[in-house]
Amino acid sequence: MNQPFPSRLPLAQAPWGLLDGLKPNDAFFSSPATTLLGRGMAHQRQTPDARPQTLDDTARELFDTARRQGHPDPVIMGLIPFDHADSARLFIPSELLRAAPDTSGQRPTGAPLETRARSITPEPAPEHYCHAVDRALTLFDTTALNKVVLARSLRVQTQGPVDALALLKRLLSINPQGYNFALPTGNSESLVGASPELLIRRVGNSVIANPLAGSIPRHGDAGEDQRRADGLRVSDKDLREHALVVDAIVAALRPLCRTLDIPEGPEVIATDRMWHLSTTLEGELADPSLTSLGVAAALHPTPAVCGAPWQDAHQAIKSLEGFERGYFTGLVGWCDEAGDGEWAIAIRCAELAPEHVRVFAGAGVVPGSSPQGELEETAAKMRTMLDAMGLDYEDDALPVSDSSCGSTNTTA
Ligand SMILES: C=C(O[C@@H]1C=C(C(=O)O)C=C[C@H]1O)C(=O)O
Repeated sequence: MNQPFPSRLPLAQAPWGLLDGLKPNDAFFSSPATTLLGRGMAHQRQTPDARPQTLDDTARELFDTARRQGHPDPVIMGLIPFDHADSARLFIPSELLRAAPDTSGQRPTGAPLETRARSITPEPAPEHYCHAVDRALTLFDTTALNKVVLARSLRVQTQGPVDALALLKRLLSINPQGYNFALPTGNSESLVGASPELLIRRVGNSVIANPLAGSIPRHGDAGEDQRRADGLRVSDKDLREHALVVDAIVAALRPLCRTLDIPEGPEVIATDRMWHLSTTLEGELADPSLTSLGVAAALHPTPAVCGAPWQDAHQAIKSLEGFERGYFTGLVGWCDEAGDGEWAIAIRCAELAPEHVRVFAGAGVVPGSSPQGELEETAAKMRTMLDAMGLDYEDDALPVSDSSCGSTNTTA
């Protein structure tokens, strides 16, 4: 699963050793297989939309331009939005440093941050989120919809900017096995996160996808924590939710692959705050010229972040969610000229701006979901970023009179 990439670039000694050189406009991406620090931007493109053809054309044009201008080993890094109609940001760093996976078992030390918040505003309000889940539940009876992922966010007005470097170090120390990233999004803003989910890794002909879906928050008491993991493993609702995602990814990958290994059932994996059902799919590409970006674009967005069927879910998100996701639930990653690369799902992340940060989380709604359950799940998912920033905030325990949470379905 964590097969390292063949090294074409200078290797630093430890993955997090690269972090010390991080500057405001640099791009950082680390996975269990590689760590990249892109310094400066030699070439960048803000695409008109994020359709597969647009991404492919832009990548080709970027590589051509970089080569023509004498770049010795161009690698694209970038951010792809959730919505195909929105703009992606692809760039080739002037200089790229790469570190091999850490084999020492050591963790980087990341001191706790003490972010000071002037205000924390949920967008949408928790009770509106619960109403949206209620309304999604009614759509299962009246439309073709089988699953929809509904998200919410917290807008935190901060006293001064959050230090992206300190935050990344903290995330790496909490989440050394995940996909940690900090990528500039323009206007002195960045997207920083610690995603547990790999959409696709391509190394030569081999591709690996690791969808997650079906989740439960972890618990401070070890016995209860284990009971939750054991419950998730056999939860009919979560297994159905997971199967929908695996089936969609298999359907999209099969035509692209010569072989595809599909495990019989999911495993349970842990992050700092969540248990997730997880499946690792491994295949061999039929067409070796298909790049990691091309495969990612063919799969995105999966029902892990959108729903099923795709069109009904997309429409439900647009009408129920009430905010623009931007890069949240999009993709972050990289692709080199040989087509190798990795694209992780942009979740467990925050937008960092000079005076505010915005934290996001979503949860899959399927028949059998409850508004309160999804509210708690999204609150627990947001804790990864809130904890890392040192922000104390809970909004998952609403007084019953203030919310639709805990109530049965209302009409749409
Ligand atoms: C949308 C998020 O997570 C996604 C939804 C999951 C679920 O509903 O079980 C699990 C992992 C992710 O695919 C998020 O973390 O914000």
